[in-house]
Amino acid sequence: MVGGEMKKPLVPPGAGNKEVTGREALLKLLRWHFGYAEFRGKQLEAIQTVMSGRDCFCLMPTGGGKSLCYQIPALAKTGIVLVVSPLIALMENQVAALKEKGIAAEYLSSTMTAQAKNKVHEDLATGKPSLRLLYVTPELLAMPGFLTKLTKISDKGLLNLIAIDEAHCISSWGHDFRPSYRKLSSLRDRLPNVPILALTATAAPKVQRDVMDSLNLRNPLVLQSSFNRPNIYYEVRFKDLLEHDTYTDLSNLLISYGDVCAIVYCLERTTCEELSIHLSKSGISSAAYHAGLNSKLRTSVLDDWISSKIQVVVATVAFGMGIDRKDVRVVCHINIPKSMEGFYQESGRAGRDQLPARSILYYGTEDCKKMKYILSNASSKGKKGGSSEDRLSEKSLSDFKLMVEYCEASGCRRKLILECFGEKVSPYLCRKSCDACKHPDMVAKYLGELAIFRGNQKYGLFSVCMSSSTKTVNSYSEFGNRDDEVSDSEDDISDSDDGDEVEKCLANSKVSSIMGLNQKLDILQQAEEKYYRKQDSGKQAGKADKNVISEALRESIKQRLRIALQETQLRLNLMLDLELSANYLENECYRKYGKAGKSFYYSQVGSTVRWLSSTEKASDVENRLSIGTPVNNTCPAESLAAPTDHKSTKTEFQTCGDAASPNNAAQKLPPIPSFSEYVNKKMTKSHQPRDDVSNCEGADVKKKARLT
Ligand SMILES: Nc1ncnc2c1ncn2[C@@H]1O[C@H](COP(=O)(O)OP(=O)(O)OP(=O)(O)O)[C@@H](O)[C@H]1O
Ligand SMILES: [Mg+2]
Repeated sequence: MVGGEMKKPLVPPGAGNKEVTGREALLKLLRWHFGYAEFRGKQLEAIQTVMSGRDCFCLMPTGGGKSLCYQIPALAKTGIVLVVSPLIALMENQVAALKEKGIAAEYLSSTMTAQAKNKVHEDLATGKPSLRLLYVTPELLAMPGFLTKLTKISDKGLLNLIAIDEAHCISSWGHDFRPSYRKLSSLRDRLPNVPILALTATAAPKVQRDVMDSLNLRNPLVLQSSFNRPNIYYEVRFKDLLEHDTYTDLSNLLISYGDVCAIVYCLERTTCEELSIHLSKSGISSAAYHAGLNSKLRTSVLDDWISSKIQVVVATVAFGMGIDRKDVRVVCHINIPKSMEGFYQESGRAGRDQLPARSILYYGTEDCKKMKYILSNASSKGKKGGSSEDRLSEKSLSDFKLMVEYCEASGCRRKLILECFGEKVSPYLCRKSCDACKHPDMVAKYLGELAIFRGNQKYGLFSVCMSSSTKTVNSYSEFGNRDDEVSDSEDDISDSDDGDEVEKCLANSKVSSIMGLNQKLDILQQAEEKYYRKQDSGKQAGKADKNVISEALRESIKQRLRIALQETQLRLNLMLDLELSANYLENECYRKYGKAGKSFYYSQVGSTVRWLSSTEKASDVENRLSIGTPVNNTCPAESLAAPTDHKSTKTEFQTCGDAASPNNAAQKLPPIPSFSEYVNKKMTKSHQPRDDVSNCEGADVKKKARLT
């Protein structure tokens, strides 16, 4: 038996071991295994729908009880339920809880020992598994061998259901897009007879449609509960008008609530650190949590918080899905979030026990400008419109505008949230459970003061956000729409890597035109040094190299290049085979830097994207790609998978235009500008030469100097 020791029989006494679909029998299972008296909301409907073989799309608020919608079917019928989940931490928690209840559940992930994995695979290979619930990552599902196993089980009629948890991750319109979820689109074709249950707490109609289309759901029953969270009180505090600074205001507030459990969300990692220190000094037990901490530290913060050793976690959005502490009384946003969807999810982590809880958002003019700046620059130039990146950028800005409206509205905040998700709201719904309904005069007074404050500063309401900030944006923020954030393995995909993140920021954003050159170079330098520190410490600890480039990462990069090529195609009026061209360019990067590791590979991808976005002649692009696209339509680099001559050991962050293959050199390829060349070109244009980065050799020497 794979699923751990059984504490009680799988079926309640008298139920027999046959399929149960009637209300009473299902209720018996609920009481027997979970100890709950009744089904909540639309749980029963969802369960009966999927058990009848029909697809179902289940939209329930955070903490609404979505998990039971696939856990009960797993207990009601012989065979297994496959659950796709985006985070290993999430799978671990659920499997541990199920095992404790004596339910045969397992997960498969890279964090398990080979022995534990084999045990699960052996069980599956029997074609008649003893498991009831198997949790997997989307990456694993995409592997042909695994799908073959599932097909065998399905052919025997023993794969009862595929549940896609956090299904919004499949949509690039959503706030939490995970490229790896895209791979789930093929499930329907591969396992046509298995019903699919998609579950999410994301309420945006556009995302919902995208989820259903992407998963090829067949005539699904759409079950949507109200997204109202009646036990959460919503409040906005205006940073510009506070008597004290924000940190002091927050610590006073938390102290006034007593020793409560709280999450404080910040945009930047440095803010997490600073604020956590401030709170600790004020006598509030707290710790910072963000993707810049190593996973051991993050796990220990999470454990301490779950076990109430600390009360407050000060975190970036890396503290996300799967955080299952029910008695969170306060969720505070110290900076304005980038979208209502994100805000709803994050604030929704309060009061999962249905008891009164609070959402507090600190709203400030500077934050607003900064977020607007980040969002405007996180995508392409957006001048021409039409490309998918432009559309994403426009969407980000309109999503953010809703968030600003939430902060600057004088009407009910609850109503505004729910209307954003397309719900019709009665004026009596709130019952004074937001500051605007409870203290309308005070909120109106603050808004008046805010207008005066901005008037003094020559700002208008909202338009303040539309004026551009000249401030440098700290690239260590995790405001993340993760379409740029490549999930590179089946590991916890909230993990990210400082060096990588910096490069991604530089490669993907157009911050370059505004951010100071020195600052950019400093960031590159930091990333490079961090890379070497990591290499060293990795070697010392004898650990596996986390810098390895996985297939999943390569796929994400191809996607990234496809988008860039599409934009180039539009801009230069070209006809390209996007798929083939992206494959070729990716292969070129991989061939060159595959062995050197992720950091250099990212850097090369960044150079390629920059080249694509700055190349002015269509013939340059055509030349480059026609050289790379042989007549037989296979990508030449595929036959050159492993580089033998590794110039990449030069280890600079840029390529020196000596790129690709001897072939390329012979045919005088237009060179890909290195980062320094790119910077240099800009500088020449603005008549500000800089000696130290003016050529590759210079950068190389600089690097060597740093390493000695
Ligand atoms: N019928 C029920 N009666 C009482 N409690 C329930 C019932 N169904 C679920 N719960 C409890 O509600 C809590 C939230 O459930 P669950 O984690 O499944 O929510 P969720 O909808 O998946 O939320 P999220 O979107 O945050 O993942 C859990 O503690 C769960 O045990
Ligand atoms: Mg859930």
